[in-house]
Amino acid sequence: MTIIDNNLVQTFYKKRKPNTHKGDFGHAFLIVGSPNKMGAALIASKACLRAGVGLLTTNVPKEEKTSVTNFIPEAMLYFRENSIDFTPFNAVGIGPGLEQNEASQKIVYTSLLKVRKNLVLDADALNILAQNPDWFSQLPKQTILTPHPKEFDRLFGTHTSEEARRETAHKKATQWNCIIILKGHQTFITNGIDSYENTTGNSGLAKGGSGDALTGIITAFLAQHYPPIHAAIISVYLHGLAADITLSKQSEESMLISDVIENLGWAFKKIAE
Ligand SMILES: NC(=O)C1=CN([C@@H]2O[C@H](COP(=O)(O)OP(=O)(O)OC[C@H]3O[C@@H](n4cnc5c(N)ncnc54)[C@H](OP(=O)(O)O)[C@@H]3O)[C@@H](O)[C@H]2O)[C@@H](O)CC1
Ligand SMILES: Nc1ncnc2c1ncn2[C@@H]1O[C@H](COP(=O)(O)OP(=O)(O)O)[C@@H](O)[C@H]1O
Ligand SMILES: [Mg+2]
Repeated sequence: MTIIDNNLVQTFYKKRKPNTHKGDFGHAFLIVGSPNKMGAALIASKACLRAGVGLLTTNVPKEEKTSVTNFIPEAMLYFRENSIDFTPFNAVGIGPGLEQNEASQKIVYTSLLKVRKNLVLDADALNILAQNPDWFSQLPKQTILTPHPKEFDRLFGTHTSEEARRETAHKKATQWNCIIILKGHQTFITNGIDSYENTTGNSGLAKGGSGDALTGIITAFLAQHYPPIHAAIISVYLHGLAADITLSKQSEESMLISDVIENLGWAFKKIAE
């Protein structure tokens, strides 16, 4: 097991060069949000942009467009009703706040077939996968799954300890050629060959929306052409580090994921030192 710390992340972090343009940093696509869960869409989108992506398009229900344009003018929109052409996108993140209705099921299945690389599945996309276990064989290689323990058990059966979940994660990552990020205190990451344990983060992250932000961050790093395992490691590390930095002005109780997203900049500065 490898510990995720500053030294590890610095071995592959790519500092932005001066002579670059937005095309160098990729185009991310997030399929997120539903009428009652637009917060998840906004959090994931904001975090994605703060993690350095060149362009972001957010897929939301048409009637929710003003919440995105008002809160995040940097994001472009793609309405849920339209069939999706994935060709412009370098990375796709699906699930935060999506709901599990029939339309969402169709979107997840179509994405598995059409997105051939750089895919992240979280939240309702994982719950939908859990209801359709035969879809595992359709996962694009190195798809990143980001379950918390309850989502993990929906996917792979009930476990009674974290250790048992980690063992299953290792096996399933090998079986399906995917990357599993088992979230929690000391998040565990495995690609079925190597395993990693995170050292950043605090209980201020134990609040709705923290995982939605992580999904946006991972999608941003995939779009920036990081290999999926590096995207997983650096995202989990920075997300936790930004939360630790937030403790200088907030407590674990008062911290909001919006504060953490604002502090991603300080976290980047720390790894660039
Ligand atoms: N502002 C918005 O729009 C927001 C929208 N959101 C969106 O809502 C959707 C539903 O997502 P969700 O994760 O809240 O629901 P669900 O899968 O039932 O899991 C919850 C249960 O899992 C457990 N659990 C979790 N972590 C654990 C741990 N570390 N260790 C152990 N157990 C743990 C815990 O279970 P308990 O212990 O209570 O039995 C907890 O009650 C999803 O689309 C998401 O994106 C949210 O992000 C909130 C902000
Ligand atoms: N006590 C904790 N210490 C460190 N990180 C935590 C802690 N509690 C939660 N987190 C992190 O917060 C995130 C929670 O994700 P998730 O449960 O999916 O939230 P949500 O779905 O509400 O956005 C994960 O990245 C997890 O590792
Ligand atoms: Mg979640």
